[in-house]
Amino acid sequence: MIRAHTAATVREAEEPLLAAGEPLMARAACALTTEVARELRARGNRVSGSSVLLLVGGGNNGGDALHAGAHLARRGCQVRAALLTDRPHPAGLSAARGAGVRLHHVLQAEDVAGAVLDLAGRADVWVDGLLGIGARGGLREPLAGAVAALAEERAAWPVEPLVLAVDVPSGIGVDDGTIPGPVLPADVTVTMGTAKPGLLLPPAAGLAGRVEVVDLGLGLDALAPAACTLTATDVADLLPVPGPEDHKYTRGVLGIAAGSHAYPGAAALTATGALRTGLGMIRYLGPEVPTGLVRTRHPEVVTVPGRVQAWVLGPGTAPDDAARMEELAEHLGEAARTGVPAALDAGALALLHEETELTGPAVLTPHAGELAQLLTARGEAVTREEVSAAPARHARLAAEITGGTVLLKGATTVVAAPHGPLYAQHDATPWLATAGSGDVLAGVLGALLASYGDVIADGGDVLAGLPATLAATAAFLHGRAARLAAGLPAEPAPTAGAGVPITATDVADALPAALRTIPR
Ligand SMILES: NC(=O)C1=CN([C@@H]2O[C@H](COP(=O)(O)OP(=O)(O)OC[C@H]3O[C@@H](n4cnc5c(N)ncnc54)[C@H](O)[C@@H]3O)[C@@H](O)[C@H]2O)[C@H](O)CC1
Ligand SMILES: [K+]
Repeated sequence: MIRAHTAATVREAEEPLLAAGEPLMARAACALTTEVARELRARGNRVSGSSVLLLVGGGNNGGDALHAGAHLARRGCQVRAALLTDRPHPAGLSAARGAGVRLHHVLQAEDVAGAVLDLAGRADVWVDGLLGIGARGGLREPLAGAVAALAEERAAWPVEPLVLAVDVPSGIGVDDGTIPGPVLPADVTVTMGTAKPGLLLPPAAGLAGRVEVVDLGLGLDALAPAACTLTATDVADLLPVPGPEDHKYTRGVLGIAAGSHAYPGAAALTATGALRTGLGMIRYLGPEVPTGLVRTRHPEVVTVPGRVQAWVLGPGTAPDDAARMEELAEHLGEAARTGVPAALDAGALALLHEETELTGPAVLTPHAGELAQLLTARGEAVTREEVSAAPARHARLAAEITGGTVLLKGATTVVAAPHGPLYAQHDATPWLATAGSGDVLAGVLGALLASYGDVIADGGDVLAGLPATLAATAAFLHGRAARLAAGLPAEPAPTAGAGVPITATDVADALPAALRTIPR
């Protein structure tokens, strides 16, 4: 699990160490130096003789950059420092000066951005030490103008420089992953002590490049993270493996109320997603046409009512289908009465547009537009674009308003419960943006909720966070299945090819292959 902590938590953890004289900045600077050298060699460049530009802000982030610049100068790099502050870190400045770093007081230039661009044009490496966890809002001038010019210039260059961000790419929302102003996208972010939520949460996470965490001995492992990302090892611990005493009822029975005359296929895709993930049995309840389709595709699915350990409600249904909405509302009421978890997708989300309080464990699976509709219906008028610009904040808000867990679908899936860590899962591929993939995801989620349904129903507050963990697990499996179906490696890799077009059925059919990549 990749665990991220807020700026305030990091500061609190740093304090006693700094007070005890721990050389945190020295450790940070060494880690930065090592990473720059590693990246230069990986690009076939010699360290000695390479040119490095330090972008230096007025705080300790700039201090890290200046100390690293001094180390690089001593290793033979040509190092220049663009001082975008009139109060550079004193010890860092002295170390840089002593090592022969060329200092440029660019604030004195008439055109600050032009002066920075001129220096940048001569550098193989840009070290972004403008702003770290001391950021207050988006970058202010003149840093904003300089960074916007660098970001634009870099994209236009035939051979892009290596951009290495100190702690975080300057100007991102460190705790919420927003992009409140100009940011210089990084190839590598060397983050101090622990990952920050803004390095996991979209859209800022997309600007961080590869994230390397430097161990500063902050001792945060025992602390619940503010945000996290599940890895294959975490998922392995969550996937149920049946034993000799198990039978279909102990493995979990999932009720699926999905599909309609207008969208019968969603019922089959949801059932396929659940079956390929693994569970005891499915009870499908729906209109005649989708029922016939489900029976044909999956003769093992039962189509009569009975006890279930979880529900999937809504794929392939529309809010204007009043009769279907009535049926979904009854199933939701039954889930609440029995305390079993319910996944609410598509049309079922409209059940929450009223002031209904979810009384049982539920996981909502909206995309940004559906979340904007739900929040607006509940009095928080927002647009799809506003949700996409701050997905974590809006997912958490919807979780607090409805009492449910929100799995917000997108290039990166964000999961938020009313309390507890946020999850950010980057496992998917853009090929997943195809009709029906959400139905398959609902089935994957339903199978996991059914497997743990009795535990969740009996677990009370102790297991209040389990639906969120299972939702993140579902996103992990769904994204990995899509990658394998598209001919991409299970683990996202920058060197991977483009992949090939896939269908929702391909994704569902690739779930067993995705499960086989999990080290169990
Ligand atoms: N504490 C330590 O010894 C270590 C810290 N680490 C590094 O230090 C930074 C955090 O440093 P801090 O001085 O608290 O803040 P910053 O350097 O991030 O920035 C403060 C600096 O920036 C100005 N500023 C704030 N908001 C904005 C804005 N929106 N636009 C422009 N300028 C802004 C503010 O006025 C200050 O001048 C941390 O990230 C680490 O990199 C070490 O790594 C570990 C030891
Ligand atoms: K930075």
